[in-house]
Amino acid sequence: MSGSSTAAESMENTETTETAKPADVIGSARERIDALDGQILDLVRERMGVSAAIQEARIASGGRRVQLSREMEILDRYRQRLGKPGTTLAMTLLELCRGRV
Ligand SMILES: C=C(O[C@@H]1C=C(C(=O)O)C=C[C@H]1O)C(=O)O
Repeated sequence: MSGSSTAAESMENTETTETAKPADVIGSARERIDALDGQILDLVRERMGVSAAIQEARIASGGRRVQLSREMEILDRYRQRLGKPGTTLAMTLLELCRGRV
């Protein structure tokens, strides 16, 4: 083999050495998804704690656990950002935070 290579050969070499393999792309993207899911789950648990504090304060002062007008605002926010599945996600979050109505 000679020491020099054509432009086409060096392009090929660059591609084989620098293009990530699909399995590597998927592996590192899944690591990122796992990290994001960890943060989302921590945030959901934090939300549950904050929501519980509000509900307890309201019940202790003679109010009700659930306030539908506030829940409507939250459902609307999620629907605006995520469309119809956003409403489903918000309903699940609300159920986690205040139980079933
Ligand atoms: C936390 C509250 O109490 C309940 C729980 C809510 C929530 O988790 O976001 C919203 C409305 C209420 O049904 C609140 O009124 O803000």
